[in-house]
Amino acid sequence: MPLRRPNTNNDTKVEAKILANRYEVVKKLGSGNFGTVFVCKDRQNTEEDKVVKEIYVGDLQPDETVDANHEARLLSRLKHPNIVKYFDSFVDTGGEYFCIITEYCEGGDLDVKITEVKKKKSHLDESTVLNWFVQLVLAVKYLHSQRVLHRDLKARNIFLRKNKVKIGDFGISRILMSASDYASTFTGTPFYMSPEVLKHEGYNSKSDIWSVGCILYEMCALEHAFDGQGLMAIMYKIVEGVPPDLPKRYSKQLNDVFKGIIIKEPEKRPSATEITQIPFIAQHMSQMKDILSDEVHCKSDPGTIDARDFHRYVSEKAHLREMQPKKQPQKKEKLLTPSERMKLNKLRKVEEERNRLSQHAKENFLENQERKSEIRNTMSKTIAPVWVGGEGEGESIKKMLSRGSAKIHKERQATTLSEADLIRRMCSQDDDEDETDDYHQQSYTLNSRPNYLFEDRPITPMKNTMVYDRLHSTLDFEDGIPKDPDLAETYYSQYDDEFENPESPSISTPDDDDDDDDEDEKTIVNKGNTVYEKANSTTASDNGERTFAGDETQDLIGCLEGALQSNVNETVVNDNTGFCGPASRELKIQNMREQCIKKLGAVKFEDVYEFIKKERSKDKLNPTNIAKGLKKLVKNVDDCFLVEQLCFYETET
Ligand SMILES: Nc1ncnc2c1ncn2[C@@H]1O[C@H](COP(=O)(O)OP(=O)(O)OP(=O)(O)O)[C@@H](O)[C@H]1O
Repeated sequence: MPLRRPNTNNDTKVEAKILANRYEVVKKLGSGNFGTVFVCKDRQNTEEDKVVKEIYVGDLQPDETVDANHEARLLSRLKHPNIVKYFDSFVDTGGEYFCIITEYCEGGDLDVKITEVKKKKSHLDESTVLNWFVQLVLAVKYLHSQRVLHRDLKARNIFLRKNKVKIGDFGISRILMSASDYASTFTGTPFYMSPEVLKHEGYNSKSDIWSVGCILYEMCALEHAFDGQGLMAIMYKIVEGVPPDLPKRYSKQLNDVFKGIIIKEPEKRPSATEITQIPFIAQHMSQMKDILSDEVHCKSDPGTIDARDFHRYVSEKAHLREMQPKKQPQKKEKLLTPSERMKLNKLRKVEEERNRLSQHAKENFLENQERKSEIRNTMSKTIAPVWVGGEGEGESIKKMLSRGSAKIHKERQATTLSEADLIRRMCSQDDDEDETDDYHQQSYTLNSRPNYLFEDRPITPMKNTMVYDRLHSTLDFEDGIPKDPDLAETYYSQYDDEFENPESPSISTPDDDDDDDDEDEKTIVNKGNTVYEKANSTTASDNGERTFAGDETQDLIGCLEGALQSNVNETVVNDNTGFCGPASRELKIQNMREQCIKKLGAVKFEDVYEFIKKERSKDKLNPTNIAKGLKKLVKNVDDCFLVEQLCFYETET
């Protein structure tokens, strides 16, 4: 089913044309393996430009685009501030192109951004890396909670829009080819492919997480985590090599996060939810949330207009651990006008308040850590031998913890203000009630943490710690309502049911969108792409995910809040289809051979296969020799990728 390769000339000018009587094509953005992308104006909504991706389908039968259409409809229901919005898809009137209309990300893709930074011999600072990384993880967490696998996460598929990061390109193009055609026409490099994928052990949500780790490394080092001369060398590094460290300019904590993700065994790799629970990441998320809330607050309250510059400064420069006050270009204070002096005083007050809260949060965090490590010490002395058996002192501690956890979970459903008491109770290990059943219903996630990253995780989420702290340090009320705006918001949230605020983003599941499409929710699409068994039973509150469709900053705050509060881990999503499936080894080898022959022709395949086999049998693998040798045999060395994979698979499994 050959697809015509798009024209790759770089001219951005385009012939004026209107698609679907609605989308006016204005500028070409570029071409990829499967199609060409243009900016377009939407005649029905002229406010924001959109993007159209045209994929040539001229050689396909009309019914062969049905799956793509179906997939497009399912993907259009994914709504998350960190996922490129999907608006529309159709086959153009000439029947030549399948067109997908999405949001336009004016910041371009992450690959281009990284290349620019590298060219300038600059780097991305840690706070930027963390901001983008958190957004990426939130998007992946959401996808996995919706039982969607991306399968092609790479810097080129991550876009920047209004300083937010968005995952795009869900590979509809790939559906238009069968999974096997995709495998044989794969021309990319395996930079982001996980060891299990290279070993053909199947793709699951943890494979997406591996790619997220590779992207984190790339944002820091401005190069691929696993690189080398030739595909074979890269594959070896991925499967057998020791992952590199992040450059020294980044903190040890960030390096630990990277190392904790880039674990070869998928079952030991954390899920997206678990990444958001790493204390270092949770702390950053909590600060991101506060900064974004400040931004929103400043925008919506004209009374705070004087402090706006300060807030903007903080949001741009805020580092994870320290928020620095703005260094004003100083006029001597006595030369200031009265209004300038007033502004300065206001800024100072805001800054003092910030420092005070930040100090409190830190102290509370440390205190919490101490308590936590005390409990852990007791646990490590007593639980280990009996944790599984379920008897003795270990069991009682286990129950005690689970009761605390279950209580938090239950009572969290009550008012947010009473969380302070919950946290206190949790910490004081109140253990007079017997709630064994709760223990069984509520798995205690700490027990299943895969690695050292979680050693320091506080029992209570950061947000709660801070709320507790603030409640007890800034109890300043007016008419019974806390003066602190954030606390006031928490106070009001108790009455959400009574005073439904039409402005606030509604919590909905994708299913809410249109009821008459219920069937789609149950559909299993297994064309080697992304969507599997839509989780129609998983509601927003079940998995702590919200699906918003409003202001993006508000939405992001909602997602951060949801992730900070949620302790529900998503189950691993498996993709047992396509060429990564769990078929027998022999069948896989046979399939791969057939695909290689399809790609290279029988004679050339034999030459390439024999050459690679010979090189691999040598004592020391020399990737340069392999690359040179292959160049003599084929025009495009990348065409040999699958043969290299085949040889690798035959000997390594
Ligand atoms: N929504 C978007 N907003 C802004 N630019 C986009 C958007 N979608 C794609 N682009 C840009 O259009 C160009 C072509 O994208 P396309 O997805 O077709 O190819 P690619 O990602 O380079 O390769 P691949 O075929 O592997 O997906 C790229 O430069 C990409 O950054």
